[in-house]
Amino acid sequence: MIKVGIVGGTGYTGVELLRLLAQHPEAQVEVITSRSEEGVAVADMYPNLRGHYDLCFSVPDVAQLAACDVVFFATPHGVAHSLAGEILENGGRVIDLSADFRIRDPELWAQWYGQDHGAPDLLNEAVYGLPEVNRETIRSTRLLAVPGCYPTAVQLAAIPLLEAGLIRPEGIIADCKSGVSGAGRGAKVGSLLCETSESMMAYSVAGHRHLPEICQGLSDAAGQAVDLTFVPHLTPMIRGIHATVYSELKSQDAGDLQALFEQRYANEPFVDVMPAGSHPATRSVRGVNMCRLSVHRPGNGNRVVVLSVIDNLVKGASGQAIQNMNLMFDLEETTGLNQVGLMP
Ligand SMILES: NC(=O)C1=CN([C@@H]2O[C@H](COP(=O)(O)OP(=O)(O)OC[C@H]3O[C@@H](n4cnc5c(N)ncnc54)[C@H](OP(=O)(O)O)[C@@H]3O)[C@@H](O)[C@H]2O)C=CC1
Ligand SMILES: CC(=O)N[C@@H](CCC(=O)OP(=O)(O)O)C(=O)O
Repeated sequence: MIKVGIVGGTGYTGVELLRLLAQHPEAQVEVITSRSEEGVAVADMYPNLRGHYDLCFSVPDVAQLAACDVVFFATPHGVAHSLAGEILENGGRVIDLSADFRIRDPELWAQWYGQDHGAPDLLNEAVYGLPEVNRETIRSTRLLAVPGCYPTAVQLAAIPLLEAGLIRPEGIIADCKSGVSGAGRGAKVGSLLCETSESMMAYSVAGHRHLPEICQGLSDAAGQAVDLTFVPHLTPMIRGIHATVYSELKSQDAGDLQALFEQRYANEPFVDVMPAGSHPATRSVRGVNMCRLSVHRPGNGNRVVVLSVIDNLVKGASGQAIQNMNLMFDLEETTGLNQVGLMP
């Protein structure tokens, strides 16, 4: 059994880790932290976990965490910077759901996150955990950065086209919608029912912190700098990301894009390329570690439109984190992640 510690167990990604790990046959949660809920039983706070956990929240203690085989950080940015080093020094492995180790350039990170990078010396060994791109390096790392939710949906949509060199690297547009759980569990006026229901709004159009992360991944796939316009929207749903990614073909002679996507993801257990003409719905991925995609070539055929849906808390966070854990511990990649989506 893999002994698991979770820092930040009361947030939405933390409780999603608990839900998924409750049915993982090779992992056992030993430590779960919260500073504000110290001593409270996990199952009292989250009744969906009754009968699955006999654990209480405790304040983060490095010695306790370092005794685990792997520690997940489901915390705001900056927390893993301060604790990951000590856990690694004590022989543990770290899977960080925050953005602390996603961006390779510490100065770029500081520019977008408004604070100095707290652990630049660890960046060399951090691996970006998008298994569809980095599977082999993920297997051997001890410090894993789980991609962000928007970055997962957008990169999986655009990477096949960029790798094949079929689209222009400039002028790519990612028009994205997120459910409100993406904003976390902390109380904020903008997350209130009266603010979010029966309404939809764009935000951070001038620049969202996921922009440099997405550009880093897309530029790697293209082998050259990519220019992206990324516009996120808040939508009246709880879970889900819907990304519509527009790009321009270099030539009308682009071949069969449906076949390109099907071949690129043929061996990927968590990417489902839907039949030509499909429109994937966020509902179809609720609660599951899956990205559903469809590729379209509307109008005069110069433009490609890729639709991509994920559950922000699963393939966009905790499910992808467990997928990475499976790879890091030489388990079957799909272990504990075979849930079927909810309908309706
Ligand atoms: N929500 C989403 O859809 C996604 C979120 N993420 C990322 O995952 C991380 C967690 O997100 P989410 O679950 O939404 O966040 P929440 O705000 O819902 O939860 C944050 C958790 O971190 C703990 N925490 C806060 N500050 C500290 C600290 N200084 N030291 C230790 N623990 C702390 C909190 O507990 P306490 O204060 O009691 O200790 C709480 O359990 C974030 O970095 C987020 O960006 C990534 C992808 C998707
Ligand atoms: C709806 C909403 O507020 N979404 C968050 C993104 C989700 C998140 O927490 O970001 P990471 O994936 O980087 O961890 C935002 O726009 O900041």
